[in-house]
Amino acid sequence: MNKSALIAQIKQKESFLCIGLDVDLAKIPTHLLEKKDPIFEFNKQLIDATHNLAVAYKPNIAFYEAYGIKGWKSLKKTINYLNKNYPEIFTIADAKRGDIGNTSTRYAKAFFEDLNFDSITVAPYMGSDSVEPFLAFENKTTILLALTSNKGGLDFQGLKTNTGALYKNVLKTALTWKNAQNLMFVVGATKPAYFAEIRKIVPNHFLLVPGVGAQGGNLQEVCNHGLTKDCGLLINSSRGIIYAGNDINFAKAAKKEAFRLQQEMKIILNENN
Ligand SMILES: O=C(O)c1cc(=O)[nH]c(=O)n1[C@@H]1O[C@H](COP(=O)(O)O)[C@@H](O)[C@H]1O
Repeated sequence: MNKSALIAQIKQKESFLCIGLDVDLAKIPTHLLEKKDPIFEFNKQLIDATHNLAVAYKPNIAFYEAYGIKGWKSLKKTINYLNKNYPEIFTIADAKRGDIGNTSTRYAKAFFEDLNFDSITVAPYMGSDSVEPFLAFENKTTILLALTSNKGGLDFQGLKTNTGALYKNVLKTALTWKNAQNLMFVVGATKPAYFAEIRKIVPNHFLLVPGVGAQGGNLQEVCNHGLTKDCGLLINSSRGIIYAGNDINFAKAAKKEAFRLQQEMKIILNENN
């Protein structure tokens, strides 16, 4: 999916919500455990209930890998279900990959070709030749970690260098890489004070912003300095939405929480116009 299709979807749905599908069998409603594929059943009901309110879904791959082959099958069924039934949705494989070029190409093939995700999260630590193999894929997006939401995110990302904090160097350097137009960046919602500075470096790129909901990030604070004329933000909430309810009506509870966020987003988008 290209950027203009994503922007059109944001306008149409008046939403820039991304729902994280971080499925933990210990947390899903117990009645689903009797199903043949509880993870897929959980995702399918969530997606059917919320697809009008969200523009993106982000399965975090760790939650599937943790269940071995069964988990990978549930992941494949989930992405196939999204692509077949809701092709307008932007899909993110939250895999945080990145390795020597030869290996990165195989990661890119796995997530862009075999699984057919629109995008993947990638770590910048190994530099240009570890990220450019992802960027080489046409119509696919590489979402580079810049300033992450966790407390330890600043351990390295905040290190001061002669040319500014390390995360700023990541942003500036990534813009010089081949096919940099295919980049988005991860910036945590828990660090709203950094958005103004970040927008000086990347005024137009989309930012994937996790950390609203369970991690306590605030939507309005992120938007104050994060929004661009095209919106430029995808705000992710995982646990805050998918575990909003824990019984037979879990999908309704998830929809209610997604709706609450979408309504806030609608007001923000209208004010931004
Ligand atoms: O790349 C990510 O999505 C990510 C980056 C980051 O800085 N912080 C962060 O929480 N995430 C992911 O975003 C999701 C947040 O989940 P919740 O805290 O449950 O909303 C998890 O899948 C995290 O792995």
